[in-house]
Amino acid sequence: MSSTGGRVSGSNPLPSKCEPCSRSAVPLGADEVEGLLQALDGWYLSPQPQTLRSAKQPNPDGLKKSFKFKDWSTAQTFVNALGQEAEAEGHHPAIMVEWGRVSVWWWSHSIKGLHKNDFIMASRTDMLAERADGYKPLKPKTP
Ligand SMILES: C[C@H](O)[C@H](O)[C@H]1CNC2=NC(N)=NC(=O)C2=N1
Repeated sequence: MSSTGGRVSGSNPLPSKCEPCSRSAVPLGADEVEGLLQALDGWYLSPQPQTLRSAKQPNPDGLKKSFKFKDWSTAQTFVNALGQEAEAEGHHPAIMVEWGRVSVWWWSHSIKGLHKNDFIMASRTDMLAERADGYKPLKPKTP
């Protein structure tokens, strides 16, 4: 991708590409997670969907965001684009598709927690959505 990753604005702490993540990497701590969440728009920590939870493994919260689309077909096209980007990086989200809505969770299975790569991919997910046909961004809240 030619973009720089993260928000389009000036002080973006997120690089555009994932870093190598070994199984021995340590999940980000709560303070680091809070800091990186500030760099993202509309993403929040959320439990994994029930169907993905394992009785044998810890189930860390993921980074979650839902994206609205004008219909099923545009939602599906966005999911395909996201899937290709994920496969190219070797880092894969959980995705739920509904009519007009796609929900995305990022976390790092290998370290059973959150890694900087999850934040990088969350930011790239936003960029893909912004260019996707039929995407309906939420209107900014007015105070
Ligand atoms: C072997 C392969 O690269 C790993 O299993 C990758 C695949 N995709 C992945 N995706 C995510 N989100 N977390 C991982 O730990 C992960 N591991």
